[in-house]
Amino acid sequence: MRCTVLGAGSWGTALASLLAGKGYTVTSWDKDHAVLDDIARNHRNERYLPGAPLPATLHANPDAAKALEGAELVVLAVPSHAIRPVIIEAKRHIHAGTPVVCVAKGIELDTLMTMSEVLEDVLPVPLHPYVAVLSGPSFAKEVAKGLPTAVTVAARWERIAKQVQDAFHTKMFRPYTSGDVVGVEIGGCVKNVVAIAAGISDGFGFGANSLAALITRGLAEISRLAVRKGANPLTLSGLAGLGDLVLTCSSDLSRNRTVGRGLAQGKSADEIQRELGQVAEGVRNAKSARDLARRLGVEMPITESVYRVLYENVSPREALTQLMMRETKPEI
Ligand SMILES: NC(=O)c1ccc[n+]([C@@H]2O[C@H](COP(=O)([O-])OP(=O)(O)OC[C@H]3O[C@@H](n4cnc5c(N)ncnc54)[C@H](O)[C@@H]3O)[C@@H](O)[C@H]2O)c1
Ligand SMILES: O=P(O)(O)OC[C@H](O)CO
Repeated sequence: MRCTVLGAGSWGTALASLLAGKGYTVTSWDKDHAVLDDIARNHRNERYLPGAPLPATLHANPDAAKALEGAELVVLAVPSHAIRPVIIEAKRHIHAGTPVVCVAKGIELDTLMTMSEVLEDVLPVPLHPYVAVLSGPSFAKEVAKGLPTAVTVAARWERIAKQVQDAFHTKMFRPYTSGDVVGVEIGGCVKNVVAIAAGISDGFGFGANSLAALITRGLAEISRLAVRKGANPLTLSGLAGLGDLVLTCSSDLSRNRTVGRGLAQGKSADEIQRELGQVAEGVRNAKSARDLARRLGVEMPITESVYRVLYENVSPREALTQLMMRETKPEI
Protein backbone atom coordinates (compact mmCIF):
# COMPACT_ATOMS: atom_id res chain seq x y z
CA MET A 1 0.00 0.00 0.00
CA ARG A 2 1.18 3.57 -0.73
CA CYS A 3 0.67 6.03 2.13
CA THR A 4 1.32 9.76 2.38
CA VAL A 5 1.73 11.49 5.72
CA LEU A 6 1.24 15.27 5.58
CA GLY A 7 3.11 16.68 8.57
CA ALA A 8 6.52 15.41 9.68
CA GLY A 9 6.50 16.64 13.27
CA SER A 10 6.54 14.25 16.21
CA TRP A 11 3.21 12.52 15.58
CA GLY A 12 3.39 12.47 11.78
CA THR A 13 6.87 10.96 11.90
CA ALA A 14 5.98 8.35 14.54
CA LEU A 15 2.98 7.21 12.46
CA ALA A 16 4.88 7.33 9.17
CA SER A 17 7.58 5.19 10.77
CA LEU A 18 4.96 2.71 12.00
CA LEU A 19 3.39 2.41 8.53
CA ALA A 20 6.79 2.11 6.80
CA GLY A 21 7.76 -0.53 9.37
CA LYS A 22 4.79 -2.60 8.15
CA GLY A 23 6.29 -2.66 4.68
CA TYR A 24 4.07 0.03 3.13
CA THR A 25 5.56 2.60 0.77
CA VAL A 26 5.34 5.77 2.84
CA THR A 27 6.18 9.36 1.90
CA SER A 28 6.29 12.21 4.40
CA TRP A 29 5.62 15.82 3.45
CA ASP A 30 5.97 18.99 5.53
CA LYS A 31 6.51 22.70 4.99
CA ASP A 32 9.78 22.35 6.94
CA HIS A 33 12.20 21.06 4.31
CA ALA A 34 15.08 20.61 6.78
CA VAL A 35 13.05 17.99 8.62
CA LEU A 36 12.26 16.18 5.35
CA ASP A 37 15.93 16.28 4.43
CA ASP A 38 16.88 14.70 7.75
CA ILE A 39 14.31 11.92 7.20
CA ALA A 40 15.40 11.24 3.60
CA ARG A 41 19.18 11.39 4.14
CA ASN A 42 19.76 10.27 7.71
CA HIS A 43 16.60 8.25 8.47
CA ARG A 44 16.16 10.48 11.52
CA ASN A 45 14.02 13.39 12.65
CA GLU A 46 16.30 14.96 15.23
CA ARG A 47 14.14 18.09 15.46
CA TYR A 48 10.98 16.28 16.58
CA LEU A 49 11.91 12.70 17.54
CA PRO A 50 15.55 12.91 18.65
CA GLY A 51 17.35 9.59 18.84
CA ALA A 52 14.66 7.55 17.09
CA PRO A 53 15.94 5.60 14.07
CA LEU A 54 13.44 5.64 11.18
CA PRO A 55 12.98 2.89 8.57
CA ALA A 56 15.07 3.40 5.42
CA THR A 57 11.84 2.73 3.51
CA LEU A 58 10.31 5.98 4.82
CA HIS A 59 10.63 8.54 2.02
CA ALA A 60 10.22 12.32 2.14
CA ASN A 61 9.23 14.77 -0.57
CA PRO A 62 8.81 18.55 -0.22
CA ASP A 63 6.50 18.65 -3.27
CA ALA A 64 2.96 17.90 -2.07
CA ALA A 65 1.77 16.74 -5.51
CA LYS A 66 4.63 14.24 -5.81
CA ALA A 67 4.29 13.12 -2.19
CA LEU A 68 0.60 12.36 -2.80
CA GLU A 69 1.09 10.55 -6.12
CA GLY A 70 -0.69 7.20 -6.02
CA ALA A 71 -1.55 7.50 -2.33
CA GLU A 72 -4.01 4.86 -1.12
CA LEU A 73 -4.07 6.27 2.41
CA VAL A 74 -3.53 9.92 3.39
CA VAL A 75 -2.70 10.86 6.98
CA LEU A 76 -3.09 14.50 8.08
CA ALA A 77 -0.65 15.12 10.94
CA VAL A 78 -0.15 18.88 10.98
CA PRO A 79 -1.45 20.90 13.97
CA SER A 80 -5.18 21.65 13.91
CA HIS A 81 -4.75 25.29 12.79
CA ALA A 82 -2.91 24.05 9.66
CA ILE A 83 -5.43 21.36 8.66
CA ARG A 84 -7.55 23.69 6.50
CA PRO A 85 -4.71 25.23 4.42
CA VAL A 86 -3.03 21.86 4.03
CA ILE A 87 -6.14 20.01 2.84
CA ILE A 88 -7.06 22.89 0.50
CA GLU A 89 -3.65 22.43 -1.13
CA ALA A 90 -3.72 18.63 -1.04
CA LYS A 91 -7.29 17.89 -2.14
CA ARG A 92 -6.71 18.09 -5.87
CA HIS A 93 -4.05 15.35 -5.56
CA ILE A 94 -6.24 12.95 -3.57
CA HIS A 95 -8.16 10.35 -5.58
CA ALA A 96 -11.80 9.58 -4.82
CA GLY A 97 -12.07 6.57 -2.54
CA THR A 98 -8.80 7.24 -0.66
CA PRO A 99 -9.22 7.27 3.13
CA VAL A 100 -8.10 10.59 4.65
CA VAL A 101 -7.18 10.12 8.30
CA CYS A 102 -6.89 13.18 10.52
CA VAL A 103 -4.76 12.70 13.64
CA ALA A 104 -4.75 16.36 14.76
CA LYS A 105 -6.62 17.13 17.98
CA GLY A 106 -8.39 20.45 17.86
CA ILE A 107 -11.36 22.71 17.17
CA GLU A 108 -10.80 25.42 14.57
CA LEU A 109 -10.75 28.98 15.92
CA ASP A 110 -13.54 31.23 14.55
CA THR A 111 -15.51 28.53 12.70
CA LEU A 112 -15.50 26.30 15.84
CA MET A 113 -15.51 23.25 13.57
CA THR A 114 -13.98 19.94 14.60
CA MET A 115 -11.30 18.62 12.27
CA SER A 116 -13.65 16.26 10.40
CA GLU A 117 -16.06 19.17 9.92
CA VAL A 118 -13.20 21.24 8.47
CA LEU A 119 -12.31 18.38 6.11
CA GLU A 120 -15.93 18.00 5.03
CA ASP A 121 -16.10 21.74 4.50
CA VAL A 122 -13.16 21.60 2.09
CA LEU A 123 -13.46 18.20 0.41
CA PRO A 124 -16.07 17.46 -2.27
CA VAL A 125 -19.13 15.58 -0.96
CA PRO A 126 -18.19 12.20 -2.54
CA LEU A 127 -15.00 12.19 -0.42
CA HIS A 128 -16.80 12.82 2.92
CA PRO A 129 -17.42 9.16 3.78
CA TYR A 130 -13.67 8.52 3.43
CA VAL A 131 -12.75 10.90 6.26
CA ALA A 132 -11.55 9.19 9.45
CA VAL A 133 -10.04 10.40 12.72
CA LEU A 134 -7.47 8.59 14.83
CA SER A 135 -7.18 9.58 18.49
CA GLY A 136 -6.50 8.18 21.95
CA PRO A 137 -3.69 7.97 24.52
CA SER A 138 -0.61 7.96 22.33
CA PHE A 139 2.58 9.91 22.94
CA ALA A 140 4.59 10.03 19.70
CA LYS A 141 7.81 9.28 21.61
CA GLU A 142 6.38 6.03 22.98
CA VAL A 143 4.90 4.94 19.65
CA ALA A 144 8.26 5.66 17.98
CA LYS A 145 9.92 3.38 20.55
CA GLY A 146 7.43 0.63 19.71
CA LEU A 147 5.82 0.64 23.16
CA PRO A 148 2.32 -0.92 23.34
CA THR A 149 -0.42 1.61 22.53
CA ALA A 150 -4.17 1.45 21.88
CA VAL A 151 -6.16 4.12 20.00
CA THR A 152 -9.58 4.69 18.44
CA VAL A 153 -10.28 5.15 14.73
CA ALA A 154 -13.65 6.70 13.98
CA ALA A 155 -15.37 7.16 10.64
CA ARG A 156 -18.94 7.57 9.44
CA TRP A 157 -18.52 4.42 7.39
CA GLU A 158 -17.63 1.29 9.31
CA ARG A 159 -15.81 0.01 6.22
CA ILE A 160 -13.45 2.99 6.26
CA ALA A 161 -12.82 2.77 10.01
CA LYS A 162 -11.99 -0.92 9.52
CA GLN A 163 -9.70 -0.19 6.57
CA VAL A 164 -7.78 2.41 8.61
CA GLN A 165 -7.70 0.09 11.63
CA ASP A 166 -6.11 -2.65 9.51
CA ALA A 167 -3.61 -0.19 8.00
CA PHE A 168 -2.28 0.89 11.41
CA HIS A 169 -2.59 -2.37 13.35
CA THR A 170 0.72 -3.90 14.50
CA LYS A 171 1.87 -6.14 17.35
CA MET A 172 2.38 -2.98 19.43
CA PHE A 173 -0.29 -0.62 18.06
CA ARG A 174 -3.89 -1.63 18.48
CA PRO A 175 -6.63 0.56 16.98
CA TYR A 176 -10.30 0.05 17.90
CA THR A 177 -13.04 1.25 15.56
CA SER A 178 -15.91 3.60 16.34
CA GLY A 179 -18.71 5.26 14.41
CA ASP A 180 -18.76 8.21 16.82
CA VAL A 181 -16.56 10.72 15.00
CA VAL A 182 -17.59 13.77 17.02
CA GLY A 183 -17.23 12.00 20.39
CA VAL A 184 -13.69 10.92 19.51
CA GLU A 185 -12.81 14.41 18.30
CA ILE A 186 -14.17 16.35 21.27
CA GLY A 187 -12.48 13.93 23.70
CA GLY A 188 -9.11 14.32 21.97
CA CYS A 189 -9.34 18.07 21.73
CA VAL A 190 -10.62 19.17 25.13
CA LYS A 191 -8.38 16.83 27.15
CA ASN A 192 -5.53 19.15 26.12
CA VAL A 193 -7.20 22.03 27.95
CA VAL A 194 -7.80 19.98 31.10
CA ALA A 195 -4.15 18.84 30.92
CA ILE A 196 -3.07 22.49 31.16
CA ALA A 197 -5.14 22.76 34.35
CA ALA A 198 -3.50 19.55 35.62
CA GLY A 199 -0.07 21.04 34.90
CA ILE A 200 -0.96 24.19 36.85
CA SER A 201 -2.12 22.02 39.74
CA ASP A 202 1.14 20.06 39.65
CA GLY A 203 3.19 23.27 39.36
CA PHE A 204 1.56 24.57 42.53
CA GLY A 205 2.55 21.35 44.30
CA PHE A 206 -1.04 20.21 44.71
CA GLY A 207 -1.50 16.51 45.27
CA ALA A 208 -3.35 13.46 44.03
CA ASN A 209 -6.71 14.75 45.29
CA SER A 210 -6.54 17.73 42.93
CA LEU A 211 -5.46 15.62 39.96
CA ALA A 212 -8.29 13.11 40.51
CA ALA A 213 -10.81 15.97 40.83
CA LEU A 214 -9.57 17.62 37.62
CA ILE A 215 -9.68 14.38 35.65
CA THR A 216 -13.17 13.48 36.90
CA ARG A 217 -14.74 16.92 36.58
CA GLY A 218 -12.82 17.47 33.34
CA LEU A 219 -14.37 14.32 31.93
CA ALA A 220 -17.81 15.55 33.04
CA GLU A 221 -17.48 18.80 31.08
CA ILE A 222 -15.88 17.13 28.03
CA SER A 223 -18.80 14.68 27.99
CA ARG A 224 -21.37 17.48 28.29
CA LEU A 225 -19.93 19.24 25.25
CA ALA A 226 -19.55 16.04 23.24
CA VAL A 227 -23.11 14.88 23.98
CA ARG A 228 -24.43 18.33 23.06
CA LYS A 229 -22.67 17.84 19.70
CA GLY A 230 -24.41 14.47 19.29
CA ALA A 231 -21.78 12.06 20.70
CA ASN A 232 -22.49 8.79 22.47
CA PRO A 233 -21.57 9.39 26.16
CA LEU A 234 -19.90 5.96 26.29
CA THR A 235 -17.28 7.12 23.78
CA LEU A 236 -15.98 9.53 26.42
CA SER A 237 -15.21 6.69 28.82
CA GLY A 238 -13.13 5.05 26.08
CA LEU A 239 -9.59 5.55 24.80
CA ALA A 240 -10.26 8.86 23.06
CA GLY A 241 -11.96 10.26 26.16
CA LEU A 242 -10.93 9.06 29.62
CA GLY A 243 -7.90 7.21 28.24
CA ASP A 244 -6.29 10.26 26.67
CA LEU A 245 -7.38 12.52 29.52
CA VAL A 246 -5.66 10.36 32.14
CA LEU A 247 -2.52 10.04 30.01
CA THR A 248 -2.17 13.73 29.27
CA CYS A 249 -3.06 14.96 32.76
CA SER A 250 -0.66 12.65 34.54
CA SER A 251 2.49 12.28 32.40
CA ASP A 252 5.47 14.62 32.20
CA LEU A 253 5.70 13.72 28.49
CA SER A 254 2.62 15.86 27.85
CA ARG A 255 3.35 19.22 26.27
CA ASN A 256 0.01 20.60 27.42
CA ARG A 257 0.71 19.60 31.01
CA THR A 258 4.13 21.24 30.62
CA VAL A 259 2.40 24.47 29.57
CA GLY A 260 0.35 24.36 32.78
CA ARG A 261 3.44 23.80 34.93
CA GLY A 262 5.10 26.80 33.30
CA LEU A 263 2.04 28.98 33.89
CA ALA A 264 2.14 28.06 37.58
CA GLN A 265 5.78 29.27 37.63
CA GLY A 266 4.64 32.63 36.27
CA LYS A 267 5.86 32.15 32.69
CA SER A 268 3.75 33.34 29.76
CA ALA A 269 2.17 30.86 27.34
CA ASP A 270 4.29 32.29 24.50
CA GLU A 271 7.50 31.83 26.47
CA ILE A 272 6.62 28.23 27.39
CA GLN A 273 5.68 27.35 23.81
CA ARG A 274 8.94 28.84 22.51
CA GLU A 275 10.85 26.66 24.97
CA LEU A 276 8.82 23.60 23.92
CA GLY A 277 9.42 24.16 20.18
CA GLN A 278 6.40 21.96 19.46
CA VAL A 279 2.67 22.44 19.34
CA ALA A 280 0.60 22.38 22.55
CA GLU A 281 -2.93 22.32 21.14
CA GLY A 282 -4.57 23.17 24.47
CA VAL A 283 -3.50 26.81 24.20
CA ARG A 284 -5.60 27.45 21.07
CA ASN A 285 -8.17 24.85 22.06
CA ALA A 286 -8.87 26.62 25.37
CA LYS A 287 -10.29 29.46 23.27
CA SER A 288 -12.08 27.40 20.62
CA ALA A 289 -13.56 24.88 23.10
CA ARG A 290 -14.68 27.70 25.41
CA ASP A 291 -16.25 29.61 22.49
CA LEU A 292 -17.99 26.44 21.28
CA ALA A 293 -19.29 25.70 24.80
CA ARG A 294 -20.68 29.23 25.06
CA ARG A 295 -22.27 29.00 21.62
CA LEU A 296 -23.95 25.71 22.57
CA GLY A 297 -24.84 26.78 26.12
CA VAL A 298 -22.68 24.10 27.78
CA GLU A 299 -21.13 24.76 31.18
CA MET A 300 -17.36 24.07 31.13
CA PRO A 301 -15.81 25.67 34.23
CA ILE A 302 -12.32 24.13 33.96
CA THR A 303 -12.04 25.12 30.30
CA GLU A 304 -13.33 28.60 31.17
CA SER A 305 -10.69 28.95 33.93
CA VAL A 306 -7.84 27.89 31.63
CA TYR A 307 -9.17 30.33 29.03
CA ARG A 308 -9.12 33.18 31.56
CA VAL A 309 -5.54 32.41 32.55
CA LEU A 310 -4.38 32.27 28.91
CA TYR A 311 -6.44 35.06 27.38
CA GLU A 312 -7.65 37.39 30.14
CA ASN A 313 -4.53 37.72 32.29
CA VAL A 314 -6.19 36.11 35.30
CA SER A 315 -3.50 34.58 37.51
CA PRO A 316 -3.66 30.79 37.93
CA ARG A 317 -4.21 31.31 41.72
CA GLU A 318 -7.14 33.64 41.11
CA ALA A 319 -8.61 31.25 38.51
CA LEU A 320 -8.41 28.45 41.06
CA THR A 321 -10.23 30.51 43.68
CA GLN A 322 -12.93 31.42 41.14
CA LEU A 323 -13.27 27.74 40.18
CA MET A 324 -13.58 26.51 43.77
CA MET A 325 -15.87 29.30 44.94
CA ARG A 326 -18.53 28.86 42.26
CA GLU A 327 -22.00 28.19 43.61
CA THR A 328 -22.13 24.68 45.01
CA LYS A 329 -24.26 22.12 43.18
CA PRO A 330 -25.11 18.40 42.90
CA GLU A 331 -22.42 16.24 41.28
CA ILE A 332 -24.65 14.89 38.49
N1 LIG B 1 3.06 14.38 19.50
C1 LIG B 1 2.17 13.54 20.01
O1 LIG B 1 2.49 12.77 20.93
C2 LIG B 1 0.77 13.51 19.47
C3 LIG B 1 0.00 12.38 19.70
C4 LIG B 1 -1.31 12.36 19.24
C5 LIG B 1 -1.82 13.44 18.54
N2 LIG B 1 -1.04 14.52 18.32
C6 LIG B 1 -1.63 15.62 17.56
O2 LIG B 1 -1.03 15.66 16.28
C7 LIG B 1 -1.04 17.00 15.77
C8 LIG B 1 0.38 17.35 15.32
O3 LIG B 1 1.16 17.38 16.50
P1 LIG B 1 2.71 17.07 16.56
O4 LIG B 1 2.96 16.59 17.93
O5 LIG B 1 3.17 16.23 15.45
O6 LIG B 1 3.26 18.57 16.40
P2 LIG B 1 4.77 19.01 16.23
O7 LIG B 1 4.86 20.38 16.80
O8 LIG B 1 5.67 17.96 16.74
O9 LIG B 1 4.95 19.07 14.63
C9 LIG B 1 4.11 19.84 13.83
C10 LIG B 1 4.56 19.69 12.38
O10 LIG B 1 3.59 20.30 11.54
C11 LIG B 1 4.28 21.09 10.59
N3 LIG B 1 3.42 22.19 10.18
C12 LIG B 1 2.90 23.18 10.93
N4 LIG B 1 2.15 23.99 10.17
C13 LIG B 1 2.20 23.49 8.92
C14 LIG B 1 1.62 23.90 7.68
N5 LIG B 1 0.84 24.96 7.58
N6 LIG B 1 1.90 23.14 6.59
C15 LIG B 1 2.67 22.06 6.67
N7 LIG B 1 3.26 21.62 7.82
C16 LIG B 1 3.01 22.34 8.91
C17 LIG B 1 5.55 21.60 11.31
O11 LIG B 1 6.54 21.97 10.37
C18 LIG B 1 5.91 20.35 12.09
O12 LIG B 1 6.72 19.49 11.35
C19 LIG B 1 -1.56 17.88 16.93
O13 LIG B 1 -2.91 18.14 16.72
C20 LIG B 1 -1.37 16.99 18.16
O14 LIG B 1 -2.30 17.28 19.18
C21 LIG B 1 0.25 14.58 18.75
O1 LIG C 1 1.98 16.11 24.48
P1 LIG C 1 0.52 16.48 24.35
O2 LIG C 1 0.00 17.10 25.60
O3 LIG C 1 0.28 17.30 23.12
O4 LIG C 1 -0.29 15.11 24.15
C1 LIG C 1 0.03 14.30 23.06
C2 LIG C 1 -1.09 13.31 22.74
O5 LIG C 1 -2.27 14.01 22.43
C3 LIG C 1 -1.33 12.30 23.82
O6 LIG C 1 -2.31 11.38 23.40
